[in-house]
Amino acid sequence: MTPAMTGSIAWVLMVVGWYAIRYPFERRAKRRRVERTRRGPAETLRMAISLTGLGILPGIFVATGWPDFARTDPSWGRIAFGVAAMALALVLFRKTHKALGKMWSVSLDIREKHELVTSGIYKRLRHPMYSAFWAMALAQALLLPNWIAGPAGLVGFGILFAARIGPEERMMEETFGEAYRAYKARTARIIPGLF
Ligand SMILES: C[S@@+](CC[C@H](N)C(=O)[O-])C[C@H]1O[C@@H](n2cnc3c(N)ncnc32)[C@H](O)[C@@H]1O
Repeated sequence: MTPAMTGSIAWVLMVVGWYAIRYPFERRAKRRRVERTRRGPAETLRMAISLTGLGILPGIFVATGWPDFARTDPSWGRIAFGVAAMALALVLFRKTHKALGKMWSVSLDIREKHELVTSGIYKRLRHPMYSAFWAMALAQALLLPNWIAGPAGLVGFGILFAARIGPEERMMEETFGEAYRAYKARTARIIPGLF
């Protein structure tokens, strides 16, 4: 098997793993009433852009080979780094879902009896699920042998991240007040001690 083929297969496994982790939380979340939300046209657009970069474009490439002119020939070393980033992404993704539990939401919602989670993976980082998405987007860039479909995840998720983090933190501050401000002061966003 070539590195290019291995990379594409690993990407498919990453998407399957990602959905398997998320599915039970998605089902459970439907049963809890949303009390406050920041959903709207801007959030829908952000999510569509991210889905295009992380799912639609790479999915089309893996299924059809398009865009053919942008194909690359990755080394085994690059694929190995991609698999390491993929493993990190899935471990982080699982930990964040477990920690958020009933408070999980795909978008910006405050559910009934919503509590602020500040322990476990949320102790030093306030957006560890977004750290997982960055690792996933990096894995995609390394694994997919295509210079459009590969980096599309970094661009798509980067746009969602940059545009969502402000509204999300404002929503959390409006809901949890001083407790969130204190939490924000002692945590980093996505990389412990750095950013
Ligand atoms: C897609 S999740 C992303 C969570 C977080 N930004 C992260 O990267 O880990 C968004 C939802 O998580 C909830 N949320 C975010 N941080 C939280 C926290 N520390 N405690 C409880 N709920 C949180 C918000 O209500 C929001 O609807």
